[in-house]
Amino acid sequence: MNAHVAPLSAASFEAGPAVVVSNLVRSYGSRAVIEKLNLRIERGEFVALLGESGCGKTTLLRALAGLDSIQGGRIVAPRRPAVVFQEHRLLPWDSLWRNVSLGLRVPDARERAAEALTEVGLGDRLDDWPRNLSGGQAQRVALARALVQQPELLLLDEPFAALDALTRIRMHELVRELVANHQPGVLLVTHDVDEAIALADRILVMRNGAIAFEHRAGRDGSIPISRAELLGELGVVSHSPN
Ligand SMILES: Nc1ncnc2c1ncn2[C@@H]1O[C@H](COP(=O)(O)OP(=O)(O)OP(=O)(O)O)[C@@H](O)[C@H]1O
Repeated sequence: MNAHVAPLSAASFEAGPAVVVSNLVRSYGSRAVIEKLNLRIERGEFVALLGESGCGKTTLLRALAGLDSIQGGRIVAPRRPAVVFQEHRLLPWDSLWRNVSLGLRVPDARERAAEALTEVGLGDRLDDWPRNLSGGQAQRVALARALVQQPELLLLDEPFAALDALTRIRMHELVRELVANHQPGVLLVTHDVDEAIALADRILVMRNGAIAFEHRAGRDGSIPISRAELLGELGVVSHSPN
């Protein structure tokens, strides 16, 4: 357990960093929500960020996405990280392929959108409309829209929180596959400890605007901490043996 995130030296991620954050400070007025936070995510690495409500997870994600200004420190990130939020944010007046290809400046935008929609299992719905989709399907389109840009950094802000348990499990499988294929660095903000354990190469626990704990997967790919221990770090007392 570390009180501070140090730069990675892992040989398993050789493509270079997807994002490097040094001494980040983010304040609202005079109140600092993030203070001197350091973080490095490698391309192909899946990092989950846990922390109690209000500790600054979304604030960090928004800063990495370049959506908000920062008051100190440095973020070295791709110019256009892809972001998927809890709500799908599809444009209701555009077909699915147009939603997916939004912002793509290429002549074969429809083909690229078709490939991305096929990857998420919706290759037969190109000309359909967002209003005809279930919650899970809409989130799959949001993922396709993010990945069509071939991002080096993928930021996921509780993208599965509003889905039912079965759909969430299916989405976990899909996301794992998509990340393996595209190899972006991923930061997943989640409240779901099981989701973090299932998906992440590394779990960070945020507290008071900084990274309080860090857990990295071992050689077998699993995170060497129990659910109960992780809940303990989050300040939740668990009565379950696991
Ligand atoms: N636009 C804003 N203006 C002022 N304060 C804000 C603003 N956005 C967030 N905050 C404050 O910053 C702190 C961190 O908020 P943030 O949304 O990052 O937390 P979080 O960890 O993502 O919470 P949750 O898990 O509940 O989504 C909170 O105290 C919140 O009230």
